[in-house]
Amino acid sequence: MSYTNKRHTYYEGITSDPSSTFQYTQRTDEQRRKHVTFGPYILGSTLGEGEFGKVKLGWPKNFSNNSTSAFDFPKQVAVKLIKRDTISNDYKKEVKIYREINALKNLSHPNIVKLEEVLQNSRYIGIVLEYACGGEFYKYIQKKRRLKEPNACRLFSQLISGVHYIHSKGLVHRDLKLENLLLDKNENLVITDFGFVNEFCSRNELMKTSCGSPCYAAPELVVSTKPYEARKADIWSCGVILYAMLAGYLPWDDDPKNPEGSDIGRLYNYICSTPLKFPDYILPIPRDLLRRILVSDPKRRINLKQIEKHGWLKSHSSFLSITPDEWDKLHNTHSVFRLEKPKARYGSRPQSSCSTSSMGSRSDKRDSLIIDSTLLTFPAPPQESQNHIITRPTSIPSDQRISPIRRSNRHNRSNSAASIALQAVVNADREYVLSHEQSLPSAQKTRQLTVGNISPSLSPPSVVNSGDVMVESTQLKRNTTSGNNVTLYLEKELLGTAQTNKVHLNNANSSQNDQYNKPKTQNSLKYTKNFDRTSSSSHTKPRPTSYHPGSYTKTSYNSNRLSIEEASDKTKSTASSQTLNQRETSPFDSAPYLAPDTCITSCSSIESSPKLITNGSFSLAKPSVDLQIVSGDLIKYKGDAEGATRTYDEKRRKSLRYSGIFNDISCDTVTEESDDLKVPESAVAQAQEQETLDTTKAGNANQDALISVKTQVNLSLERSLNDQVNINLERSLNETESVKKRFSFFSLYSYNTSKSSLYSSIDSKRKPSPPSQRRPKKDDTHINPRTSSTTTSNVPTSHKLKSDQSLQTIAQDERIPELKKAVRTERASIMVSEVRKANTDNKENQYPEQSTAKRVLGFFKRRSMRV
Ligand SMILES: Nc1ncnc2c1ncn2[C@@H]1O[C@H](COP(=O)(O)OP(=O)(O)OP(=O)(O)O)[C@@H](O)[C@H]1O
Repeated sequence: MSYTNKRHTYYEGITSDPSSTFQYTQRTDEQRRKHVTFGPYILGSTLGEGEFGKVKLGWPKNFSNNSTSAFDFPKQVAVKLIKRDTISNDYKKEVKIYREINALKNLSHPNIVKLEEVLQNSRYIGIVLEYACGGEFYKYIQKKRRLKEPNACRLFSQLISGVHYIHSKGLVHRDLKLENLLLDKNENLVITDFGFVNEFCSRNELMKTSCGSPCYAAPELVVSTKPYEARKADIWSCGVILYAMLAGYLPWDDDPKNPEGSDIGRLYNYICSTPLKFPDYILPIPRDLLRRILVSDPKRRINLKQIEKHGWLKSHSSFLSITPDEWDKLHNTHSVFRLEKPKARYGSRPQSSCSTSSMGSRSDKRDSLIIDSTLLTFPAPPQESQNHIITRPTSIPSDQRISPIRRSNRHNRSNSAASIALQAVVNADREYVLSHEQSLPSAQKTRQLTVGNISPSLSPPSVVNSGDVMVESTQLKRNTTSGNNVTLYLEKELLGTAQTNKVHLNNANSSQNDQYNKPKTQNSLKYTKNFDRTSSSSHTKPRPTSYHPGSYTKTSYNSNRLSIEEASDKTKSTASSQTLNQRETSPFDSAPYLAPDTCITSCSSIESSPKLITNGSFSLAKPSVDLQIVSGDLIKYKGDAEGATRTYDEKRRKSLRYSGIFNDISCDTVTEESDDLKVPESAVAQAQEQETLDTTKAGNANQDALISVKTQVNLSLERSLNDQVNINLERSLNETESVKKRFSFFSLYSYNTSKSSLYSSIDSKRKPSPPSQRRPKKDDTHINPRTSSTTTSNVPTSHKLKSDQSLQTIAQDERIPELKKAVRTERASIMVSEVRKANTDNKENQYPEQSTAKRVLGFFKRRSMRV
């Protein structure tokens, strides 16, 4: 049923046409009304843009209704939307599309993009492909500047395996280049874009149409009008790709006279007269392989079997030894490993169909070729080599791809203590989530994801841009066909133009091979027409066709130039080129040059696609309350939490910290001093008695006696201070134990939401003591640290009583008022110094470590000690 509203105006002018087939999946659901759909798929963000239009992320719209488990994710696809209008008048484009569809239909290899189905309506053809979430391969190299040898070796093995498989099916790709390689979630290579694919037959495998991109095109395609050996052309392209992987830039890309490569004739001259050069960091064995691949004469060029046996790929020989037949068998037996079938989810979706005869014809679109969407997720290949990780999913379906960007943000596990501690946090959180999940009703479980298994979500696109594609979905019939009833278009139609599109070198001297020596022609630039895929103005997506090392800058455009090490290469290359043999120095060991694109538009990343809302998932974001603050509060109001280490020194340190905190606060806050600091009265009485005796014995004190008394006062003051603080500390530690039990592991992450978290306990302790517990002001003796004069006191009661008693006794002797004053001053100075010392220690000890990892470690340490 059609649904019209204002939104239709966003999509290319389709408005109130009641026959509009633009549909929404569930009109009752307000959110889902915003979905743009194409057949059984909801369309999300734009993944990229190609010659024919946009490629959109998609997922089945009926997924949420049928999902039954927490690990049931929507299968994401890439929907290549091709406007019928754009191809109806362009026969070549039409041919390309059907080549691609028919080729993909017959290919099932883990390193070749999988065709899910083809859908069409009156306006669009949608090629539904497996979603390669790892992004474009050239960006991957760009990010890494160049690949390390083991990684390059692994990926090149996958490329060779995929190309071998294509060739084994009697097809050639003819447009192998970095831009047509994608990555899956495990950073495995995925060959895509089969628009130039063609058949070859064993008796005459020569082809006559030059296609592909100049930088990757084999010399025989560029400089010769003769039919070429198509498979060898693919091998050449693989060599250029390997060079780019290892070097970080394309070969023959450093002509100083033609840095931009805008002069094609000059460029070809340069390429043909310049031998292949290598940067230092490419080691001899891969160099050897490259020298065998990038041979201008296709007859002398190494073939795929020889490549597979080359020493550099030895570590991947087991993977490379899987024959195409074995891949097919794996595919055929795949039903054994089948994941939940989309059929069940799609329910009553429109059936897929694709018409060859009705391309551009809206009336006749059903009586046509049907590309049935029965291809299944490909199984994992045999795990001979650990490096070929094309794993069958365990908990998450393989089609739920996670960007390598995200992967790069993953915590890098190491054996460091901090790593272990942080990992423990993650693990504990995961346990928590799992246990929490178990307690949830099953309905809630279905959408709950565990930490670390987060996947893009079903949530609708938040914003639908006006530039997005308007998609109609029609009721399409599903007809299954078994045969390949699409005729692959022959090369005839293209042959005529191809003949004129060959590039003829204008420098005969540069060539050492007569076969390829061509006279200079007036129309040498015509070759660009031949590569209209890359140069066509209709092709809106810029391509990184040049990675000239010298032009690498930090700008977005130049960031496509991968290399940074060419300076030394240039100087060294001259010498190294002298040593190349005749074959290597052949002018045809070169690839033509295409002017670099002026900008690179990055396609929409998965981050910008609809996000999964992980219901009940646990956030590992930094807690809103800092650990330092938490521990500081604990110390301040409830004693030190580090009570497990109860050595005397530790207690003393803590006692100093304790007193220091009081000192940090203004002197008035002494009124908040807890009763913990009160000294038992018996102790006070004893102290008083002792003081009285001492002072009585002193009689009419002389100066010596007074000094003696003063010393005693000081000593007793210090001793009682320490003892009392220790007693109080012990008591507060015991109390803290109970508080600490609430200091849950997870409370670190739930402060914002949990009322029962640490805040509540702390806040209750922050409240000032009730007035009944407050000491009368008249008993308070304040210390003014600046003047050391005794005004009020934050000294424990026992000290005050003792010292006051002594002083009173001494003060009775009117003959020594100055001594009395001296004693008081001394006492104050002792206290001040004590407090200052404690304050200093406290500052040092309270927040000794600043980094999050260290704080987490500290937390665990304390926790384990308590346990
Ligand atoms: N299966 C896929 N998974 C993820 N992204 C894809 C997929 N297919 C295509 N894309 C993205 O869409 C972009 C354009 O796709 P594609 O190259 O197939 O279109 P095209 O019309 O054939 O373009 P061209 O022929 O000029 O290369 C790709 O560069 C890539 O970023």
